Amino acid sequence: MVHERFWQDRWANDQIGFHLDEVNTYLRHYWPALGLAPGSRVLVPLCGKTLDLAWLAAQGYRVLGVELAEKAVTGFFAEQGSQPEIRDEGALVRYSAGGVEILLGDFFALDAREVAECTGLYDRAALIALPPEMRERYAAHLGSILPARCEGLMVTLEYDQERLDGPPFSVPEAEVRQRFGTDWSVELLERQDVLEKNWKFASRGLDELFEPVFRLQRR
Ligand SMILES: C[S@@+](CC[C@H](N)C(=O)[O-])C[C@H]1O[C@@H](n2cnc3c(N)ncnc32)[C@H](O)[C@@H]1O
Repeated sequence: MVHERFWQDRWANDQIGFHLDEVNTYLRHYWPALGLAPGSRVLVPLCGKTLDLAWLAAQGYRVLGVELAEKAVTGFFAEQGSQPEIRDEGALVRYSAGGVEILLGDFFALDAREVAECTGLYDRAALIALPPEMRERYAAHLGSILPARCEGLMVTLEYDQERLDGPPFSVPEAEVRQRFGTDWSVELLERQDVLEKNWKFASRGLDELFEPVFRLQRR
């Protein structure tokens, strides 16, 4: 599968410019206002080895990441200095340690039973990692598996797609609203131009690079 090969190669070759060496600023800033009780389960689709998983666990949440690259999953636990318990569950392999579970495998293999207790959702650079036809599947899949009382944050990017290919793909606010607006109420929390902090994008001729942050609440 071309998509999977692409991401496996990115990880194999350490082309992981999306990975941050610190916890996401928007997560720290906006998550507490969601009012999700500690102990709630939080789904983090396409999680990579983000430190955000560890931050959420440190706030008392039960974190469920999904990621298809084994190197990302083993890398996360190694960097946390923890030894995960590993359980092969068929389509997905469960790694767990210290309040974080990561399911190794395809996000689209995740079923409603697995996320029945997830009342939190955190998507940073997951939707924008996918080409348009997969974004449609992604939104539909989230809508079909997550329970009614779920809410969370989504961090995307918006730039002139004519001047640069993805991933990360540009996903305009209108597309977020169109794809998620039926199942979720969508509130734009902020939309900063972050071009100056992203020299890779600046060096490719973009004039602006917006990073919108949305609050999503299941209807
Ligand atoms: C742009 S990265 C973002 C990672 C993470 N959210 C972060 O903020 O660092 C996208 C990640 O999604 C993973 N991925 C792509 N397609 C996937 C799929 N269908 N199922 C699970 N993981 C996937 C890739 O391997 C990659 O680690």
